[in-house]
Amino acid sequence: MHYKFLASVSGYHLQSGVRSMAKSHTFRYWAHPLVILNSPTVVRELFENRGAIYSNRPRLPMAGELVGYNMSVPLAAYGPHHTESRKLMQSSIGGKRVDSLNANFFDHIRRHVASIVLHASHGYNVLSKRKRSSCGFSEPSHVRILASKYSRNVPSGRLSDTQANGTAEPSFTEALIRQNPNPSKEQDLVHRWASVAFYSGGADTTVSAISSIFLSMALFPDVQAKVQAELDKVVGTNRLPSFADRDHLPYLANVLKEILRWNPVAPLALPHSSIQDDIYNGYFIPRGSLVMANSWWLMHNPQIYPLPEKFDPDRYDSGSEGSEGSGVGMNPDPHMFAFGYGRRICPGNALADASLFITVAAVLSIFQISNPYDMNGKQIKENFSYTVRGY
Ligand code: HEM
Repeated sequence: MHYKFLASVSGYHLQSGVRSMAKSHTFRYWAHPLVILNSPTVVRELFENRGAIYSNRPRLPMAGELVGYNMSVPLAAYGPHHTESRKLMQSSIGGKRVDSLNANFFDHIRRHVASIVLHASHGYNVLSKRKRSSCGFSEPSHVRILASKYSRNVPSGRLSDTQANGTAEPSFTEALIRQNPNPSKEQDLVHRWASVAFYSGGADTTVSAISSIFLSMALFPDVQAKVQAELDKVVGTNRLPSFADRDHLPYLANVLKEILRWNPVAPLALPHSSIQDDIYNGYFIPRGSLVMANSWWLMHNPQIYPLPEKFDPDRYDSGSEGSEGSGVGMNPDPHMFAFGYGRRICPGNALADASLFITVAAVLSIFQISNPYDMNGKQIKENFSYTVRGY
């Protein structure tokens, strides 16, 4: 029996799926063949329908073995440790919503995100415990070191003390200790790494998306004005928006979708790897291949999102006639691509969505974000700026 072999990366054509990668020479002898998926149908068939084969992660010696994150949820090999850690995370944050908005969030996007993530994972309140001026805590490196030290040493350490005192705030880790105060060695490992996953998975990704919000609002003042008009109508001007307003802000929902699509946080998601030889559509995909979904292309393919470079939140209101061969309708909700795929799909997507919603709703209720460049491209201010809106 003859199978087609996949060609080197240089041989593939961005616009179609695996099939178009069959070109000159094979990489049968490569240690880790690289397969890039450019079609929603192929992504679904491999990562969802054949999820038992394509849900492993490749070995990443720097992040995994040297930095020590090989047991963390994003990097863990597909197997019981990974599955148990995800189950724990999902049961805790599947429908979780960020329920408070810290009024100081604009001090620093990183500090804001760290405060959301560390509060949800460990009940740690970043903003109330340190003053920026006194210890420079808002510096990303400080947040990062704290997060890594804190989340790896808890559950067993400090949180148990605060629990014993009755002062621990409710959090993912606090619930784990309460429900299972004497875990086995294996359970303890799962608990620790699931706790770490909040920060390792949630920090930079959410920071990146919030930075894109600032960028897009500064670049597209018409969109900003439309969101603000909707907020003023629904929320009024005497209070901050809350999650109760969310369903009444459809234009803002579209803006958030467009941010995820237009400037994707993870253009190639994270690499999946296969645990056995497979044949797909006549192509032989050897065990151990790195299989990556080209999420950037899936969200910039003009057959799926017409005029893909245009920041156009209204596109999600326009009908959804299936485009030929793409396997999805026109302008589908980009959540289906932005948060990854199949058994490795982002378990923090509900928390991320909630964080983005409350941040952008609050920022735009109070502030006007402006571009440092004028219409002629001349720099008129040092940086993006936000000024309090006049009503
Ligand atoms: C805008 C924000 C976010 C985006 C765009 C995002 C996107 C992604 C993507 C593309 C993946 C890879 C999925 C795959 O391999 O197919 C991923 C994995 C992951 N994300 Fe997120 N994420 C965000 C926020 C978060 C948050 C807030 C958390 C935690 C609370 C989180 C935790 C994780 C974890 C633990 C994984 C690894 C899952 C696994 O390997 O099984 N993410 N995310």
